This record gives sequence, C-alpha cells and structure tokens, in this order.
Amino acid sequence: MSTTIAKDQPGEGRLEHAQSDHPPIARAKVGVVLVNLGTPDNTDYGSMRRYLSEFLSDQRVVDYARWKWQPILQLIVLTRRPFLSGQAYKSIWNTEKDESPLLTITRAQTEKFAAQMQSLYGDEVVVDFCMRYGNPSTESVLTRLMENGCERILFFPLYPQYGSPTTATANDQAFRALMKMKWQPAIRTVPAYFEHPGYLRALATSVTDVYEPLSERPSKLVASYHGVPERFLHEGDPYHCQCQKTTRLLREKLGWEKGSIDTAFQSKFGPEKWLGPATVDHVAELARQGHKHIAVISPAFTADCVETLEEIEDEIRESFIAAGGETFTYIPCLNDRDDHIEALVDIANNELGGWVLPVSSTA
Ligand SMILES: C=CC1=C(C)c2cc3[nH]c(cc4nc(cc5[nH]c(cc1n2)c(C)c5CCC(=O)O)C(CCC(=O)O)=C4C)c(C)c3C=C
Ligand SMILES: [Fe+2]
Ligand SMILES: [Fe+2]
Repeated sequence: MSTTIAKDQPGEGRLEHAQSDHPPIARAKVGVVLVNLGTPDNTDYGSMRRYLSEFLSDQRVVDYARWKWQPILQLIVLTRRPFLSGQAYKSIWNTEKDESPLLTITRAQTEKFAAQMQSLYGDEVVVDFCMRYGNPSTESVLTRLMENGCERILFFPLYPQYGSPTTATANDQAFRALMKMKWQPAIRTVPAYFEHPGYLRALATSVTDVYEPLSERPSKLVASYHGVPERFLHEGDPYHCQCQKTTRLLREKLGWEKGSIDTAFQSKFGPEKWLGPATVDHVAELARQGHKHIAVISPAFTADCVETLEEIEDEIRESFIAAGGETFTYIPCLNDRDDHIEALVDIANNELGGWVLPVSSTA
C-alpha cells in the first residue's frame, strides 16, 4: 500500500494513505481529559454495590492478596457497606440532576476548563472528562477522543497530591484502555501539582473568602486529607509527604505563623493503621484543648463529594461540637472557582509544550 505525507495538516509528518477507497482520516487533534475518582450511578443497594465492588477490588486501593481479600469483600464488606454508604450519598445527592455532587462538579469544571482551552487553542484541542470507576468510563472517553482524531492525549488526574490509590490507578486505567487499541494515541500524564502557585493561591483565597465575613476568627485551621494505610508511606508512596508540604505551603501563602494549620487524615477504612491523626479525633482534641472556633479545609479533594459534604460537614463537625466546640466552619473545595480553573489551565498548558501552540502565536 502506498503512502504520502500530509504536509498541509497541523500534525505534519502524519502518514496518510493514497488509496481512494481508504476510510477518511480525521484531522489530528490533541485531547485533554480531566480525570476524577468516580461515583455511583445511584444510591440504591445495587448501584452502590457495583461501584464499591469495582473501587474496592482495585489492587491499588486495597492491595491484599486477591484470594484473601475477595471473599472478605464480597461476603462481608459488600453486604452492609452499600446500605451505609448509600445513606451517606442520599444525604448529599444532587436531586435536581439525579447524580452525585462529584459528577456535577467535575462536569462544571470541565465546561469552564474547555471554554478557556477553546479560547487559547481553538478547535485544535478537545476537552473531556472521565472517571476511574463508574461512568463516564476512562475507556469510553479515550476511545471517543481517538475516534475524533485525537492522536495525542493529555491525561490529567485531578489529584494535587500523588497517591497510588488515586493518581497511579487512574493512569493504570488509561494504559489498560490503550492496550486494547490497534491505533493508540500518544499519551502524557499530568504529575502532582500541589506546589503549583495557582493551586496554592486558589486554596489560600478560598480560606480568606470564607474567613472574611466570620464574626469569630477560627483559632485553628485543620487541613483534612483523605487517608491511606500508613504502610503505603513506608512502601514509597509520597502522598503523606506531599500532604504535609501542601499544608506548609498553604500556611506560607496565607502568611500565617507556624502552628496555625494542622494536618489530619480522614475516611479510615478497615482495621490497618492509617495515616494520622484522624481528623474526627483531632477536632475533638482541639475542642478539649479550648479551641471554640475552628475551620476545616480539604486540599486533596478538587471537588466536593461524599467525603467532604457528608463526612466532614456531618460526622467530623458533630465530633467537634460534642467535645465542646462552638463553631465549625467548612471551607468548600476549589470546585469550579475561576482561580482554580485558571490554575488547571496553566498546569495543562505547561504539560502540552511541543504538542500544540496557542492560536494567537500561530497567526
Ligand atoms: C482502602 C480504601 C480507600 C483508600 C486507600 C482511599 C484513598 C483515597 N480516596 C480518595 C478520594 C476519594 N475517596 C472517595 C470515596 C471513598 N473512598 C473509599 C475508600 C478508600 N479511599 C471508599 C470506600 C469510598 C466511598 C464512600 C464510602 O463508602 O465511604 C471519594 C468520594 C467519591 C464520591 O462519589 O463522592 C473521593 C474523592 C483519595 C484522595 C485517596 C488517597 C490518596
Ligand atoms: Fe477514598
Ligand atoms: Fe467517608
């Protein structure tokens, strides 16, 4: 079969078949995919069980030997947990759209991000989002982008701190999808961005925005990160260090004194020792120490979800009040704040270097 080089196309050097009966080949574009964790399709037992089964069967999340873990998961954990978690999701469900807040917020982030990318790159860049678990699946989105001519894809896990149960498994899933393709796109993955000045600026501004109208300034800010087993740290996962550093950088950005922000970890799962202190205990301890007014921020979550809207706003708040605390202020995640989206766009631009040029610079 003879081939020619399509020189008049932006992806110059791309091979194009000269045969007239060959199916048309779409103009080469760059895809950018925002990736989040995933969420159940509904709050009923079946939907919750499906979601939790996929999530908790992931060896990046629970890394026990399959033959030991699967019977415990399928016969014990997945009998009760779908009910309990289903209740938690029900209490925060977006009833208007009939979906979880994580999905609503990820879509809103993607729309704003896409609008900014469009104004920078025109139609050369196509933006979409996918989930690691549930829908829209990673495979379906990567396949669709490839079918739409995206021969290069920037895969952007929305986790500021690298974690093997989050960033690594998201990337694994992308490469699993690529394994099935005859024609794979070139792929780049976006690294952790907890040190990015735009991310830190957005976090700091989200704190001052909430503090400004408060009549009583909180005497302590608690940065509550999703926990992982402590063992992961000893096995080389940098998540713990990146969380500690995020707290320090946030404090420096705010210009606050040492000791004004504490780091804690939430959402413990299973009997193993997890990173500590546990947020739920730490806020009670703060109340016992005499802190009457505290605030909580969750820098590892880019979108509010069941872990923030239910666990922090409900369980962790109650723990503080029950121990004698008076006001508990939750600082929402960065969600689709403009300064957050600007930071994400800047991060993506840095990673797109050499792949695509802004429209203004090619004119
Ligand atoms: C062993 C279990 C888990 C590990 C390790 C873990 C790490 C981890 N998770 C996030 C972010 C999110 N987790 C969310 C929900 C969630 N997480 C676990 C378990 C582990 N997570 C479960 C079982 C659940 C479901 C809810 C429940 O049953 O309690 C979510 C919210 C999703 C939503 O739909 O709202 C997020 C986001 C991080 C950042 C992390 C470690 C790096
Ligand atoms: Fe989690
Ligand atoms: Fe939780």
